Amino acid sequence: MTAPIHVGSEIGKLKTVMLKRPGEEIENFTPEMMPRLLFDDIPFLPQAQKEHDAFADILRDNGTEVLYLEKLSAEAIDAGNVKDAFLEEMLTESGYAAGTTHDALKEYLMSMSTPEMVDKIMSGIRKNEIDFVPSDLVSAAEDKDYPFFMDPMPNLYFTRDPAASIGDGLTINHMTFEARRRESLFMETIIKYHPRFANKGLHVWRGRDHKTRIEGGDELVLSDHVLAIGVSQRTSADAIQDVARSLFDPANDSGYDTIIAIRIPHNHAMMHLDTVFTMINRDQFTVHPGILGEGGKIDTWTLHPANNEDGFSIEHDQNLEEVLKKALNLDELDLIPTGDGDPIVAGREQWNDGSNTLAIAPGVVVTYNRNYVSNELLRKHGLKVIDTLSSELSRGRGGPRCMSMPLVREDL
Ligand SMILES: NC(=O)NCCC[C@H](N)C(=O)O
Repeated sequence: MTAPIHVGSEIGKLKTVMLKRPGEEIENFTPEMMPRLLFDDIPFLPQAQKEHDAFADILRDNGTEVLYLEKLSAEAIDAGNVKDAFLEEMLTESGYAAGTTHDALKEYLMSMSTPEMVDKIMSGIRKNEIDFVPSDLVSAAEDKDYPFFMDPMPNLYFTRDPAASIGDGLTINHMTFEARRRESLFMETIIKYHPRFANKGLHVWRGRDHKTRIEGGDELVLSDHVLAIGVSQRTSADAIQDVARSLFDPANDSGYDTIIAIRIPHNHAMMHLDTVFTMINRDQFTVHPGILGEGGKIDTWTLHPANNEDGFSIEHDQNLEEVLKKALNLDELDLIPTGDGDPIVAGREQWNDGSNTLAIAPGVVVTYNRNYVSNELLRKHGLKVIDTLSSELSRGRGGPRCMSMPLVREDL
């Protein structure tokens, strides 16, 4: 029987994937809250849901089983009988470890069915929906005019980031910004208690209790023994070293012996490696030209297991193409530039996730339809491109790879 998580590449036929259908959380906020919630606009929910359903249909039509984070979370909480414990942790991480507000929120949420409770936590809790006026100093002196007890989690539909499947296991991530930190508690709960995942021998290569930062958009599974991880706005080199120690530990038997750390610009438009670089076929990648310096240079560091104090050796390089060829044992490589090399188009289409492709089989990718220049170029390079609707979904600043967490891929 295949393990419930089995991902040995970025491109093997996608058998099972986890999505989150956008809910109220993607519009339950004001423009003032956008920077903190990591959105640059507020999507129109009914249209975003239509687009997301169309994306899920594409995956199903191509033979992928689609699971939903919100459903798995509620099922896991019930299966583990951990509604109380889950809620305590969620309230603590939302700033209410104890006290009268904690008690009021707990009573409100516990009165709901588990799916309703999960949905409500994801959507956010406004102050005016509970018959309770807090009397503590923080509420009176600091938070009086703030409309929420618990913030919405609009980034949940980017299921790629809070956790990442690698081999027969995953990392459950300590995320960079407060706005996303609580998200990975759902995945941790699913892995611990959902009958599909619990007690199935899955490896948690690195759990969410770590303090160094890593997000799934930076974690690319290039093969069954090679990873690429971005050193980015969201993932620190420290965390990459942690992952290396865990994966290279012979006792863990991960199969991974190579991690290529790639340093990319640290900004919101290019927050993760997968916003500028994705693998789409055995020897083909998309790359945003904006990350490459003069002569196509970019800093990479390749880590291998070693018998030294750190547990790994490090080799610095600046030629991504050569580094990839060596690690993947390839003679030739096709690095396809976002926007066909036109600086205006490349900038625009990268902003709209033109480099953020989801491979559903070798040479078959799902992309946003708005990135028509990059899509055409991919077709010219022999790829099968299935483009999906993107007017509203793209407003959250993530594309098809960001919106999907592969759980099972066929081996190549
Ligand atoms: N892997 C990805 O690049 N995910 C996109 C995440 C977008 C989200 N608004 C964020 O800033 O975290």
